[in-house]
Amino acid sequence: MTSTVSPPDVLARIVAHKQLEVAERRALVPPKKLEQSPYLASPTLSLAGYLRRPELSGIIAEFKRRSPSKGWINEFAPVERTTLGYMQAGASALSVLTDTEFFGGKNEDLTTARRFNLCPILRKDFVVDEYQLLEARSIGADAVLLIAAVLEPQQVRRLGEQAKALGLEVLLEVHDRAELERTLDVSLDAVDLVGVNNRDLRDFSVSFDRSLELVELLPAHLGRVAESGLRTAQDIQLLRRAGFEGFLIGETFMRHGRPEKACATLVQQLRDLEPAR
Ligand SMILES: O=C(O)c1ccccc1NCC(=O)[C@H](O)[C@H](O)COP(=O)(O)O
Repeated sequence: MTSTVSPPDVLARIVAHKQLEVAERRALVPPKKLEQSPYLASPTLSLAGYLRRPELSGIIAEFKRRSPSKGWINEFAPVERTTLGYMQAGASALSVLTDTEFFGGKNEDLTTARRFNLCPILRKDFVVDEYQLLEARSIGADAVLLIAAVLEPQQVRRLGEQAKALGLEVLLEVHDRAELERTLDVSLDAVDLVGVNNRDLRDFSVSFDRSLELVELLPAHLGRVAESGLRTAQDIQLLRRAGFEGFLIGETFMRHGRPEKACATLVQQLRDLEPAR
């Protein structure tokens, strides 16, 4: 059973559910068990590093079955064909939504993507507890998302340091200047990339102005990612010219019956638009 929620309380609902879920999972699969995963012994790949590779598109292609704002987007796309196709199309990295209740994903989706792809994989979920970091590492993730809107700056710092100690990179997601400044003030060393979410998770409105206004404020040594609402090669060109290196795209691909073909089309349009890259 999955939930659809109205914008004003979506984040609060997701976080409340996530805290219960984490408590249940910890009881079911204790950290000692997660530590036995073979992935803990394998090195991780750098998402920030892959986004800076000039021969790649900068696209982080997302596997996203449903969302609170759109409901079901693509219930039946197979993980292996879709993610392998994304990478063959020229994506730089993958993002896999593992939340079940609100996004219809699962941990096994990420592990399946891991088995089929040698590229950085972002575990897209709502981290509220350190258990989820070990869990992310144990299922084969290379990077995790920390959302400033749901975490205190000190929590971002603590979780970020713990993630890095596990070998995971940290993508900090912000929506506005206040979130960016108060969080980076205390957690600059605990973060590898900053993502500006063009979708305001409080009302679901999407505007590239959020990315364009904040890009100047993002520290140059951190990876810079524009998230949500990207549809065209022109969108990517605009955001790349503004200073972004990474472009997180979910719905535009997943809306298609064959998401990997939509990704290939967009990458080709981007190559036509930016032949000198
Ligand atoms: O997508 C949503 O409706 C959503 C609602 C509440 C919290 C998070 C949500 N999405 C997660 C994401 O950040 C996006 O999946 C990601 O940025 C890709 O966005 P898009 O290309 O617009 O699918």
